[in-house]
Amino acid sequence: MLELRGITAGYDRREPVVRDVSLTIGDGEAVGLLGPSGCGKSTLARVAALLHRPDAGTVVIDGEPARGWRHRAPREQRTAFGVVFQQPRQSADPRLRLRDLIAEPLRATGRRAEAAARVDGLAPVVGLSAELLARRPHEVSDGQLQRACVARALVARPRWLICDEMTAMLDASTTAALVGVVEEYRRESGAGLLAVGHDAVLLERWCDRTVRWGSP
Ligand SMILES: Nc1ncnc2c1ncn2[C@@H]1O[C@H](COP(=O)(O)OP(=O)(O)OP(=O)(O)O)[C@@H](O)[C@H]1O
Repeated sequence: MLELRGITAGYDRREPVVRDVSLTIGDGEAVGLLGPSGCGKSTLARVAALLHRPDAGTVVIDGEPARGWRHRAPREQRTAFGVVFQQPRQSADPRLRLRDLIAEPLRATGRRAEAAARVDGLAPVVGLSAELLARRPHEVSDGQLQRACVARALVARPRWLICDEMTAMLDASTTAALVGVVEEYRRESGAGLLAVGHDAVLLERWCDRTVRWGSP
C-alpha cells in the first residue's frame, strides 16, 4: 500500500500549493488524480515518488515511512518507484543515447550488469527499434522520447508507478500504446499506479478509481 498522509507541500512554506492531502493506493490498484491546471497535482505526484520533500505529512511505502527525499532516499525506497513526467525533454539527459537513458536507473543503483538484456527486452515492448535506441534525445520525436521514458520507468521493475500527465503531448495512437505498456507491466508485476491528468475520459477508462481535486 502507498499512503500519503496529511501532505502539505509547495515551494514556499508560507503558501503551500498542497494542503493536508491524504490519498491511499492499494496494492496493484490504479488511482487517477484529476484536477484543474495549477491545483498541485504534479507537486503531490513528486512527493509520492519521493522527489519533493513535503513541509508536513508522511509518505508510507508498504508500511515503511519514507526515510529521505531525492538522492537522500534509501535505495530500496527510491527504486520502489518508476516515474514518467509530462515533458520527456525536461527529464532526459540530452547527452545520453536512448539505450543509456533507459538503463539509467539500473546504472544508478549498481545493477549495470542487467542493463543490456533488460533494455533489449523492453525496447520492442515500448516500440523502439535498435536504430532509435542508438539516437540521442534531439534526434527523436517527443513521442519516441516518451516511449524511452516509459521504458526507463519500468527498467528497475518498480512496485509503484507515478505517471504525471504521461500522455499530455502524445497523439491518440501513442497514448493508447503507452497506456497499454503500463497496464501490461502492472498485470504481470502487480504494481500500483498513480496517474495524474486532466483528461477525465482517459483516466476513468485507465484507472480503478479517480479522485477529483477542487479548484486551485
Ligand atoms: N518549481 C516551482 N517553484 C515554484 N512554484 C512552483 C514550482 N512548480 C510548481 N509551482 C507552482 O505550484 C502550483 C502547483 O503546480 P503543479 O505543477 O503541482 O500543479 P498541477 O495541478 O500539476 O498543474 P498542471 O495540471 O498545469 O500540470 C502552481 O501555482 C505552480 O505555479
